[in-house]
Amino acid sequence: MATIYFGGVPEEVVTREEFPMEKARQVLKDETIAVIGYGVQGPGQALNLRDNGFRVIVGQRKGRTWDKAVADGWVPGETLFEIEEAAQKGTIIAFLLSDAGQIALWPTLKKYLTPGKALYFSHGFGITFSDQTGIVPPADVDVILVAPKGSGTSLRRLFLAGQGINSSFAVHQDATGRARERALAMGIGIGSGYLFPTDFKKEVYSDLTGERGTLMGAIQGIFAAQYETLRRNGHSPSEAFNETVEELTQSLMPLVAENGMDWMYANCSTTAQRGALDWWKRFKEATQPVFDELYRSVASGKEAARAISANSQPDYREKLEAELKELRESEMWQAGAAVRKLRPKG
Ligand SMILES: NC(=O)c1ccc[n+]([C@@H]2O[C@H](COP(=O)([O-])OP(=O)(O)OC[C@H]3O[C@@H](n4cnc5c(N)ncnc54)[C@H](O)[C@@H]3O)[C@@H](O)[C@H]2O)c1
Ligand SMILES: CC(C)(O)[C@@H](O)C(=O)O
Ligand SMILES: [Mg+2]
Ligand SMILES: [Mg+2]
Repeated sequence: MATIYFGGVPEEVVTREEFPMEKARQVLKDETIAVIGYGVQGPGQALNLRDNGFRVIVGQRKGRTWDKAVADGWVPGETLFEIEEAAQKGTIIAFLLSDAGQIALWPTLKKYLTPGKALYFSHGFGITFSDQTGIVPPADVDVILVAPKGSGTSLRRLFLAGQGINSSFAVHQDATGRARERALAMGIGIGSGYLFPTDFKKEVYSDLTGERGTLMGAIQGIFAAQYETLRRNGHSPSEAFNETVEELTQSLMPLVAENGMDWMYANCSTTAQRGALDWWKRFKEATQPVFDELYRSVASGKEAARAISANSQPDYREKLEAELKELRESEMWQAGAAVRKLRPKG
């Protein structure tokens, strides 16, 4: 572990230098990693592991996603199997079904968790909310987690670009004495940047807060509110969209990613600086109670209950599609589609 200071606070993290790919391969040299589920994280992790030289098989039910796995080069009967067969063959079982799917499949999967195997998650959901999910692994298997802090799509794209996504890691149960090194080897194998320690509960609490908050929920809410204010005051869709979304994603956020918010501020006009420095605290005050309420809702298990009940319904995909359609067809995101087409191509 390397001690790195984050904003003055020391943390023990694991870097690629400390735990190189060669070491990860050595730790997992006798293992077969069965990636169960080929949705978003499944392909990203399975393909990165395969390309990094690990023994990987995919378990997926037949259908559209099975065909996607075949198109990605997984070979039926050799590296692609029905879920139960893959679970039986795997020594590390990467449980990468949707969180609701994990509940449905658990009674089947647990039969294949024989002593010494590792059950691997990319989310603390199933274990932390075990009173709602029923997921309680047997005592003689390792239970480990590596949670990439980004989409499976980005995990793969950044891997192909020679970069990586940071991930958290955790051990819930160490039956073999090897749980930690298995988790770290998986983390390096899937192409993580640096790995920071967490536990299953902290992982799921922070993850659910983040995606409901600044990563997805809050950002869309703030975009929609500003867009509406501009439109109500007579601004065109083009002006409202550029001033709300396009400039942020195309111009300013890349500067924040590169060198931080202060540097982005420093590279705008003094007029913008004055206004932003005055107003950010107002927005913080206005939203702090909402974030606190969100965290309480996560910690009480209410968000998990809602996700489980909504996503376990047989028609959840149709309902989801209707809600996504509403977003897609809103004037703001229709304006966005037009703006994206006009982006200069170089
Ligand atoms: N999506 C991401 O980028 C992301 C990022 C970090 C962590 N995670 C975590 O990784 C895990 C996998 O998430 P995901 O978004 O890749 O999942 P997903 O929603 O894409 O589903 C994965 C697979 O599960 C299958 N599935 C769903 N229900 C099933 C059932 N009842 N029986 C059999 N198969 C079923 C689907 O066909 C799909 O192939 C989750 O724990 C999630 O929280 C996801
Ligand atoms: C990619 C996210 C939002 O970080 C992940 O947590 C998810 O659930 O898909
Ligand atoms: Mg999440
Ligand atoms: Mg996340």
